[in-house]
Amino acid sequence: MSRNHDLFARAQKTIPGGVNSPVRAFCSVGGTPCFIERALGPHFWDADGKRYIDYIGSWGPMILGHLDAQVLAAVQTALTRGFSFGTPTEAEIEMAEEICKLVPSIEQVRLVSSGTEATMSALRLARGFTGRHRIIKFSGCYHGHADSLLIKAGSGLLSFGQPTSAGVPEAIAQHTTVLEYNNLAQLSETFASIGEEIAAVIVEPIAGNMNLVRGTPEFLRLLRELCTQHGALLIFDEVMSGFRVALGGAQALYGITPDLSCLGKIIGGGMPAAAFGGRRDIMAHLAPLGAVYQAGTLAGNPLAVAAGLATLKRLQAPNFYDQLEARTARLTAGLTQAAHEAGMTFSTDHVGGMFGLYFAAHRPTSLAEVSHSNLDNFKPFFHHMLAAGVYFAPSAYEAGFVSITHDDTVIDTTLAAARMTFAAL
Ligand SMILES: Cc1ncc(COP(=O)(O)O)c(CN[C@@H](CN)CCC(=O)O)c1O
Repeated sequence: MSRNHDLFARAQKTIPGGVNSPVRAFCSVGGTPCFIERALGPHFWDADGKRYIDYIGSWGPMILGHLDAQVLAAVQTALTRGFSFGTPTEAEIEMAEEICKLVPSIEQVRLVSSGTEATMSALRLARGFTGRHRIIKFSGCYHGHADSLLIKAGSGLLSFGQPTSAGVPEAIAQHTTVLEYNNLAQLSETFASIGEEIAAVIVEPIAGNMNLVRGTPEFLRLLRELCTQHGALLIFDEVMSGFRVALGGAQALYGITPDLSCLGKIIGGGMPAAAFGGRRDIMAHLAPLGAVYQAGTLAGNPLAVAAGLATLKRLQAPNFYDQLEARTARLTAGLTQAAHEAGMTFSTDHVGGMFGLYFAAHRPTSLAEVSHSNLDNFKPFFHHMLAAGVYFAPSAYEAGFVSITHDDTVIDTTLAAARMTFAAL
């Protein structure tokens, strides 16, 4: 029996489902999850010593590939000074200055330890700033697991077919309105009827938790206009798209300025760090300045900040995103060609270093369209590729991620495996 299998059996004795985050359990694709022991560049190795080309990259953070030398050195240096102080540090100022420089809509920023904390805090801030309770989110978007947001959410909830979590009191859920992503008419109607009640709209401008689904420019522009018109705040959840699709995130690509933005994943370089920030007049309502409380023992942790800062510096290298996009384009074009040569109905999309794979003729524009794709093909596709040493996200409702270390050889190895897989499906 494999060590993965033994470890999974052992893990389930003391950890619910054997995992510390549900999507890792392979529930929607079946089989035994891989217990990864080490990683380097575009690869990681499981407990049985099998090497995989990694296309989840820790669900986004590992844009430089695993164990980037400069990020490692930065963390090692920080480590010699201590793990955590619970006091302000100069490095946190440098991190805040870098984020404000790279994302101009962020005039002030607060560091936290996870994307969930970032979005939860941004919502509380929006409610405190506006004095309103209602929030708007979109079906298929996932913003972490704060109660107000676990309603018709994406990512793991979709993988389990439970888009709304148990345990969320109706008293809280009643303040969340869920609309269809990219549905302009529904959005206009909703604002026309309850616009003055809305504290904030939170949206993934490029969604990555129902597979990759782009917000249309018209949708995001209408969101901006309606929020401004009705005094609601526009929150861009760029935990995944931030620094992933472009140096300035999706807001730079679309030229749309949100009132608040949430960041995570890449800004921690693989360590626990996330952030929320935006207009100075809004951030002034945060404790200790204002009445909206938010806090965190390890917020701005020196090791996480060292990893994040070193990562952000590397992303500013000339042509970084051109190179990253070229790698992702080579992958998605090659997968599409391999699928079509095998007579499969298949399409892809990519933005910067994130991509979507769909067993459908065309790219989806909503959760409903993703759900109507041929999800039955995904499971055998996933397992054939896994057996061939290619690790895609274990769910048809997740985006994939390419790092700068996924060079032509790595991509072409992936495509060779894909040709055999599509022929076998
Ligand atoms: C747009 C967006 N916003 C917020 C979050 C929550 O971030 P975390 O609390 O997991 O750090 C996420 C987390 N993404 C998932 C991947 N689909 C994390 C993986 C997991 O849940 O294990 C996100 O994608």
